[in-house]
Amino acid sequence: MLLAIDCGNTNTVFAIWDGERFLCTLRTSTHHARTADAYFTWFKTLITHYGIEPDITDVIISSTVPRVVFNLRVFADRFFGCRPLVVGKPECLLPKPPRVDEGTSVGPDRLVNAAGAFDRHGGNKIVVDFGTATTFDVVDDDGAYVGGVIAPGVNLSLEALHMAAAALPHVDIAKPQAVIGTNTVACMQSGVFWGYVGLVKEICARIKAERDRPMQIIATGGLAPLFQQSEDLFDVYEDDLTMHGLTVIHRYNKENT
Ligand SMILES: Nc1ncnc2c1ncn2[C@@H]1O[C@H](COP(=O)(O)OP(=O)(O)O)[C@@H](O)[C@H]1O
Ligand SMILES: CC(C)(COP(=O)(O)O)[C@@H](O)C(=O)NCCC(=O)O
Ligand SMILES: [K+]
Repeated sequence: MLLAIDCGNTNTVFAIWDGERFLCTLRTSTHHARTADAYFTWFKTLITHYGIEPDITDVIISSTVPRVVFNLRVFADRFFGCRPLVVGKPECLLPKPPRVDEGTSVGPDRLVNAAGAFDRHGGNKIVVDFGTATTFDVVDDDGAYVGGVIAPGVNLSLEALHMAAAALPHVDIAKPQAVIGTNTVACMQSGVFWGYVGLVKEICARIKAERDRPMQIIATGGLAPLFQQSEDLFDVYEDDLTMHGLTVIHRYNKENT
């Protein structure tokens, strides 16, 4: 069985794949100082709680935080006796290499999203991933990642207002009732929510114009449903797209090494 680990700048998600379906998905906050033993204690407690006794033979990791990979490698080695595949490292093959500027390193989560989207839906896709940052990943007709857009994340934008302006409180994102806010919180939510609706529409329209072809838009990440329910921004929403991409890359490596 495969343990797929998607480590973002805010949260790290573990999912166990039995070859046909995910048996469970576990989420913890990302901390580079968390040790292999701490990961295992947490992992073991939760799988016991869910009554799962997985036989983990393989581990694949995508991490946007390079420092956490060391402890995750030790975790895989010590508790499952395996050397993990780490997306972005030379020994981890990709179904299609990215076509980007020489010497640039693409976020592994974006390569994984491209692989997952192409496997499920084919080429000419835009993946919008609502994480710490909001990324737009452009997938060519052959499945290659060909670039995209990085915008500040929804919560990061709200947090930036709070951090920089003395009178602005910490606010959680929500869809405001109206565009014109009549209190500070409503004004902030409106700026970020409707600003984001505009950002997503404009960036997707410009990507399509630049590519000069129709492209499906696939959304993923925790905050995607908030936007999906109110505006017709995306064609598809899939919360497990990154995890699916990890299984695709793992399978590709099994078949080609
Ligand atoms: N279901 C959700 N509802 C509200 N906020 C969420 C949800 N899921 C994630 N978030 C928030 O969205 C931001 C990005 O989280 P996440 O998608 O886990 O990012 P990353 O992949 O970069 O670690 C964080 O601020 C997190 O607290
Ligand atoms: C853009 C990101 C910070 C998004 O990370 P996340 O929000 O998922 O934590 C990450 O993909 C990254 O560090 N990228 C490297 C630069 C690039 O993709 O071009
Ligand atoms: K992201």
